[in-house]
Amino acid sequence: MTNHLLLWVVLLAATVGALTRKWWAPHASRWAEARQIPWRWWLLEYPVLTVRMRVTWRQVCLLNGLSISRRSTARVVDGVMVRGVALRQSPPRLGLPHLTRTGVVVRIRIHPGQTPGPFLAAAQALEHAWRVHGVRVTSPRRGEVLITITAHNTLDDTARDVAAPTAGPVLVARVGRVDDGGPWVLNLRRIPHWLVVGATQSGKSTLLAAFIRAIAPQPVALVGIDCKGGMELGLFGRRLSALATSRPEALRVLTGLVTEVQQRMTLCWSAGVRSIWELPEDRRPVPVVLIVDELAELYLMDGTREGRDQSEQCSTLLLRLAQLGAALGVHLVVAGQRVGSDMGPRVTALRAQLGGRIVHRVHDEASAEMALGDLSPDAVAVAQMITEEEQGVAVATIGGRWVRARSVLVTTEEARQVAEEYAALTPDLPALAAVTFEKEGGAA
Ligand SMILES: Nc1ncnc2c1ncn2[C@@H]1O[C@H](COP(=O)(O)OP(=O)(O)OP(=O)(O)O)[C@@H](O)[C@H]1O
Repeated sequence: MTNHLLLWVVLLAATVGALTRKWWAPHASRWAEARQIPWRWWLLEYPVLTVRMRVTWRQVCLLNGLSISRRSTARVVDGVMVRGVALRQSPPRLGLPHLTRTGVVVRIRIHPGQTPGPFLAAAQALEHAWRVHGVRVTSPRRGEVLITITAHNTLDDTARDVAAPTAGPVLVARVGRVDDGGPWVLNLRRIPHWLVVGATQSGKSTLLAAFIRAIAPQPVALVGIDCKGGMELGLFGRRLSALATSRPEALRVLTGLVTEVQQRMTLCWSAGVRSIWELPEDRRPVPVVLIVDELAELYLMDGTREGRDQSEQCSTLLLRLAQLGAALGVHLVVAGQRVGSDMGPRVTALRAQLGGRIVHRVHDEASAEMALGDLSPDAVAVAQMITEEEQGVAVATIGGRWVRARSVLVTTEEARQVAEEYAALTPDLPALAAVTFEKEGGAA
């Protein structure tokens, strides 16, 4: 009898559990995340911040034009419409701040007629009023503004993220950490091509190294173009299927890759599919990632006719790869100090094809505007605030929003180790057979 009762209780509990799973699953994951929150933060700093937010909210809204008057502020005086400032203004309702590992997230329901624009502009005022490291304003849902607060600078040290790379999902690479403490992941399956911009010594090559380090254990062909003599990508020589260290070599690599793309197109066409990912695994060609360190070297005009021809050919081939490559498993990660129309023909067309954007410290607004202006205009100002001390820190676009992130610092020794350890995984690309001799040199 007791056994039967026990069985019924267990069955009832399992049924109730299954039926209410939709309710408890998000809470469970929130609690799992909450366990990683340092006690000092949730016990001492969070309550203080919450009170400070409540106390200052009305005034911050008033000073930054975030409050509205519920009654009309226009009057007709002697037949003339006069508009004034209402004494009584109400700020939008501040939601309950939710704890995260590095700060809080708070939702705000904006008044009818308001847009997220003024909230974006007020981000810096909020940082000062609440005495926090960073405030990020986004609007994931209509009628709502989400304020993500980072209490302290979490990007001052990413060295402890240097764990041994593991073979995760293909074309998904963890390159560092974002400012809410989570991993910074470049997903080339979702965004096939990436543009990395930054002034000299801002951390572009380090980011490329972090990317290669993360993707090296995966079944992927890596091809490098490093016209600065192969100083950066040469360290990974043995893991690269080809490495071009000058513009004539780059031209051959690009021509080879376009041939590869054409062969893949024929393969897909004959199999009746639209992308290599629809092919059966045993017939699917290996994905290729072309990494270009310093785009400007490809476009450099040296005044000679030959130089101009090479530059034009490089730009045409790169653009072709960007246009056709995504479905055919050929991806681009292109780094440069700036990417503007003044560099040469088809540069802006290439930029439009590179959907993923990463901007390190830049010297001028124009450079940030070129890389982020068309996708995330509000991130342009944030990119310009990156200081010289913050090497490796960047603003990156991720899934329609932007984040501040920092790449893992990969040392020269580590780069060599990675190349050595995963050299056996380097696939041979027949279309690039003629340019593989450089990789021997790079590895030496
Ligand atoms: N994530 C990082 N964390 C700490 N330091 C970094 C990071 N990234 C880069 N640095 C430092 O910045 C220096 C310059 O980085 P890097 O060579 O990547 O810059 P770059 O933008 O490629 O410069 P250039 O255009 O002149 O080649 C590195 O030597 C390193 O000391």
